[in-house]
Amino acid sequence: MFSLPPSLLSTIFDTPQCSDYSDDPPGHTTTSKHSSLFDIWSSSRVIAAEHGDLLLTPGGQRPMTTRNISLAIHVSERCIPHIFSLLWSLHPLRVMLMLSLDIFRGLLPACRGYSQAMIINELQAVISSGGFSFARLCRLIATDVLRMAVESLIDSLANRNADIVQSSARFIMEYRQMEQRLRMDVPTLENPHIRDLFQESELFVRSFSGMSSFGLLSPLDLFRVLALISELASHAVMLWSLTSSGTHVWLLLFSVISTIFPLLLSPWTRNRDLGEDTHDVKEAHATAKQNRMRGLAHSDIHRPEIVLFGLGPWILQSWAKARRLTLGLEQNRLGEDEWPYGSLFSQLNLTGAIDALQNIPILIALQASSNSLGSFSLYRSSVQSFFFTGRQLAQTLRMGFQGIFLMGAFCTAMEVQPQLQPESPTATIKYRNTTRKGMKIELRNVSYTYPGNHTPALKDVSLVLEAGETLAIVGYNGSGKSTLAKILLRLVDYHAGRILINDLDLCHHDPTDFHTHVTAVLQGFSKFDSSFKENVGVGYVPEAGSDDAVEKAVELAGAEHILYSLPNGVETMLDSGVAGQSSSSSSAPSSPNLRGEFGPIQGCLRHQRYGLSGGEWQRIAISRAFMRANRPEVDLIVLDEPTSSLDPHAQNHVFDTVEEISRSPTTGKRIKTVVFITHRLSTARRADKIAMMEHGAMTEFGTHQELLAKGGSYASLYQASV
Ligand SMILES: Nc1ncnc2c1ncn2[C@@H]1O[C@H](COP(=O)(O)OP(=O)(O)OP(=O)(O)O)[C@@H](O)[C@H]1O
Repeated sequence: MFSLPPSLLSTIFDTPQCSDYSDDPPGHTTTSKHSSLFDIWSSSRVIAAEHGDLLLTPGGQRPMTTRNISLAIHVSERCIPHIFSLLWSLHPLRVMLMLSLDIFRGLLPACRGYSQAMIINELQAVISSGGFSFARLCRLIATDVLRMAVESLIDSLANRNADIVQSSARFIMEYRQMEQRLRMDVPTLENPHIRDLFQESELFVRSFSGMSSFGLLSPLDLFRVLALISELASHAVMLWSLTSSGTHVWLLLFSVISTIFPLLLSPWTRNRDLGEDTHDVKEAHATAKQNRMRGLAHSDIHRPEIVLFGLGPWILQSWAKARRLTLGLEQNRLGEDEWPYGSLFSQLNLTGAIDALQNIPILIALQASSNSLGSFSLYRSSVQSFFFTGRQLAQTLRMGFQGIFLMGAFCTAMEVQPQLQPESPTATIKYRNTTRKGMKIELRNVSYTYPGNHTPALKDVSLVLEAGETLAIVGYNGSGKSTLAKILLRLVDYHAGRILINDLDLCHHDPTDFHTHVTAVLQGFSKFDSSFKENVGVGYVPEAGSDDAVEKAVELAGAEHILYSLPNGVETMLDSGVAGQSSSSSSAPSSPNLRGEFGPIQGCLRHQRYGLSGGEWQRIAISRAFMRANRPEVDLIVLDEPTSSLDPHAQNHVFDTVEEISRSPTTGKRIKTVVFITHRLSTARRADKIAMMEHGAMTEFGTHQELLAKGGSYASLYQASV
């Protein structure tokens, strides 16, 4: 089997789950690496090029090469039973009915041709004999009308049934996709291959929305293949019965040759100088560029720079060039030295001309024989329908070929395990804390390098933080402070070393379980385009709907004045200032940071949205963390520069509250461990221990006094800051 290039393999395979874990790809556990669905799907995206292999962008068309056909067969073998058992489990009877009706409907065009031939025969008899049997003609017409009525009844029944099956299938596919996506953790989704996998899987799910006209074919559309096969078979039977006497076999042969003649010419109409591989590589490049440019054009995050540097025309031109190439609109320019007759042939409607030619022998045969006009008409329409259906079948199969890889992506995506999840339930330990004094944290030579980076963000970090202690992490920009916080929060993995939480290995904890025992304010906290209540309440979902709980958290963060200034209190809709963040806001531009401006349309209502300052948003993020900070099960509070945008009064208030929350209201003893990152060293001295970070390494560790006495980096940073 075709294998992935080493660089790609290393990106996928060289990220172990925990320091002592296997080297399976992140988030992807398989028993046999080389035959996994992930490998097959990945191989299908690789296009060999002169200067190294290229990867197709998600949704890119796989060329129909023998290698890809063989990969498609492998994918089908594994996925089709899985997908069909899923669909079958939804509505077994309806799926069965859909299948039967599709096959049955395939037989109808032949019946239609037969019925119409009977009417033509009757008319011919009337014209040639002069005797007019009105009753017989009426009977034939009534039969035809009845046939049409039955056909439309079956059509509407089949469409209704298909709609129900399609909607249920769409729901279950979207549900599975979203469920799996929500299971994924940060390191898994940081892997670009996993992101591409989910994007292709998403395309597969969208194919259930009846997107076949956009080139997305769902397994349900593949039922159409059966309908087309049954239609093809019925036309073949009709033709066989019409030509079985042997008298018209030469006519049939003539029709067959004349119909496939244009197809035989088609290789000449192609660009002969442009090799298939070169074309694929160019198309892959163009598709990637077109997607990149479209992304830029739709991006709200990059909008300021796009405007500032006047990138609009450049984006549009680059997109248009790539798009024209992928749509084949550049073909004429590319094919300047193309074989001239190809374009000549493509100018002629050969099929139409040869169709017309077919009438000549039919007329000759009709004159020379005693056959009826009806049977010739039936024969003629059957030949045309046979090839028309054949072409449709070929087209559907070609679309289905691309669909198979999207289906492969869906099945593979469903198998992805979040990277931080312990490998098996037996290897998972539940979070335990018998002391009720907070979380004890021990790091032993922890190192971590971000995917794609060469320099480690953390190098051999070792420290012990006793339960209930407060740690301040300080240091220069880019020294690894936030990375250390994210590792402690089990948001990113570590490659080497060990972390013990209450003396148990962190990598054996289920992250979901672990996260119920921590709360945090992250450096890049989220601003949601939703109500004030929702923005704060998500900090503790069970109480997210409680105004009291939200107001209490806001009070702890000292953010009451923000709440009081809002016209609709906790129900006021906030504007994150990032247009296009939510689905609703993508429909219309929002008005960032303008109090009282009308924001985007939501549903059919216009909500008045309020923008907030950076410091006000930071207070909301702190309130969110305080929603659960007081909960007895929460043992660790992590604050990554929580007060960077706050004035000194607000900053002191926040740290006083954290101190209050971390102590028992009855005994006053510490019951929660606190880790905070700060650039303001005046606040760092509040901590029991201080960790000084430099270039990913922890160079100093101790109390404020100890580090000052040492006279090292911390001391000089402290002197500089005060
Ligand atoms: N998502 C990421 N992908 C790749 N590299 C990253 C990522 N996040 C951080 N890094 C790199 O890791 C190193 C440490 O970053 P980190 O954010 O931990 O620094 P920091 O000490 O918190 O900096 P600051 O004080 O500016 O917030 C930096 O060199 C940075 O470039």
